[in-house]
Amino acid sequence: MKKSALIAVEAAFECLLQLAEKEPIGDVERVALDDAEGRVLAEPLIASLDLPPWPNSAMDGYALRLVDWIGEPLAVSQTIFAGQAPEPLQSGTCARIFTGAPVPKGADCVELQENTELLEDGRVRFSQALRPRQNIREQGQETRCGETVLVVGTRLGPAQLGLAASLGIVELPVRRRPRVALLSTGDELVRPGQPLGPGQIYNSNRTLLLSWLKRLGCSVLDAGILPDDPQLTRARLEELAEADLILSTGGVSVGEADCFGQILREEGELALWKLAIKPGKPLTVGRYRGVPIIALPGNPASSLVTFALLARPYLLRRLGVRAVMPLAFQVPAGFAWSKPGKRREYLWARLENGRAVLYSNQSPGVLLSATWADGLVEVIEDTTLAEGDSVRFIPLSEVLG
Ligand SMILES: Nc1nc2c(c(=O)[nH]1)N[C@H]1C(S)=C(S)[C@@H](COP(=O)(O)OP(=O)(O)OC[C@H]3O[C@@H](n4cnc5c(N)ncnc54)[C@H](O)[C@@H]3O)O[C@H]1N2
Ligand code: MOO
Repeated sequence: MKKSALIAVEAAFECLLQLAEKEPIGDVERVALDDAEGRVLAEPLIASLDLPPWPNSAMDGYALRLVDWIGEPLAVSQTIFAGQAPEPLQSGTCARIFTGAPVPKGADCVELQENTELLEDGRVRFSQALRPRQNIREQGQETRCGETVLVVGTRLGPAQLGLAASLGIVELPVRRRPRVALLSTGDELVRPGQPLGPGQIYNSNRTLLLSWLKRLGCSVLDAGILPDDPQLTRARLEELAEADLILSTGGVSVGEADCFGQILREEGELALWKLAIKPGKPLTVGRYRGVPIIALPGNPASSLVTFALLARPYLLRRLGVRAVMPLAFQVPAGFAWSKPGKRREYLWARLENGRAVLYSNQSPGVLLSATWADGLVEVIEDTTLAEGDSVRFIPLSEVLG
C-alpha cells in the first residue's frame, strides 16, 4: 500500500485558520456582563468615562496644598471618605483623606499617615519632603473617555469583564455561540452509567470535549454515539446540517471499521488528512454536505492534542479571535531523545526544577498522562535531544480554556 506524504503541523494550522476566516461566525448578540464569560467581543469597547473619573487618593493620609506647608503643622479642615464629595481645601489647612476618596480642589499632594504625626491640638505635622501630585491617582490615568479599551475579537475573561464593569457597562455585544455537533464514533463505546459488555469501553472523548467546548463558549449539540455503520453514518451526518461545525472523534484511521473517515474522504470535500503529528496523525478536516467537519482521531490523547493545537485555534478564529496561538516558552529538556521521529511529537510533561520531565506512559490511548501533566513538550521531526537541550513547552493552561 502506497504511503502518502504527511502534512506538516504548520501547514495544517495555516490551512485551518484560512478555512476559519472564510467562514466567520459573524452574528452578534448582546449579553449581560455577568453572562459574558468566555464570549468574544463583537464591537470595540470604547470608554464612556475617564478612569478614574476624578483625581483620588492612593493612600490613607492627608491631602494638602504644597505652598501651604512651610514646616509648621497644619489644622485638619475636613475628613473625606471614599464615596464622598469634598469641599474645596481651605487654604492653610489639610484634609484627612482615605484611599479612593476624591482629592479636594486646591490640594496637590497626599502624604501617607505613617509619615505624619497627629498632635494633641488636632494639627498634623509633616516630617518628610513632599512632592507635587504624590499619592494622587490622576483623572484619566487609566483611560480617557473616547479611547478604545478592548478591540473586536477579544475573549472576555475576568479582567476584561471587570474593566467593562469599571466603565459602568451592563451588557456587551458578543459573537453568537458557535453551534458544535459533537459526535463519537465506535461500536465499542458505551455511555458512563451503562454496564460494560465484552470489548466495550466508556466514551471519554465526549465528556472531555463537551467540557472544553463549553469553556470556549460553544453551544453543543450532543449527536451521540455512532456505530461503525455507513448507512447510519450518512443519515446522522445529514441530520447535522444546522451545525457550524461537526466535531467527531474516532473512525478516521485506515481499518475496515473506520467507515466514518472513509465516507468523509469519498463523499465529503477533504481539506486535510494525515498529519505529521504524534499523537493525532489521522486528523481529518473537510466538509460534509457543506457543513465544516473536524474529525479527531479516537485515541483520547490524540483527540486532546489535536483539539488543543488545531481545532481550538480554528474555532476561535471563526469567532474573530486573533491571538489563537498558545503562549509557549523554551525550557531545558529533563530527558534525552535518541530516536528521531517522522512526525512532530507532543509529549506529556511537567516542569520540575525548571526542566521538562516526561510522563512515564506517552501512549495515545492513555488519558491519565494529561491529568498528570502541566503541559506538552514539542519535539521537532527528524531531531534528537540530549538532556539540557532547549525544548518548546506549551502549558496546558494556555489551551484548556
Ligand atoms: N494500520 C494502521 N492503524 C492505525 C493507524 C495507521 O496509520 N495505520 N493509525 C493509528 C493512529 S496514529 C491513531 S491515532 C488511531 C486513530 O484511529 P481512529 O481515529 O480511527 O480511532 P478509532 O480506531 O475509532 O479509535 C482509536 C482508539 O481510541 C478509542 N476511542 C475511540 N473513541 C473513543 C471515545 N469516544 N472515548 C474513549 N476512547 C475512544 C478506541 O476504542 C481505540 O482504542 O489509529 C491507529 N491505527
Ligand atoms: O497519531 Mo496516533 O494519535 O499516534 O495514536
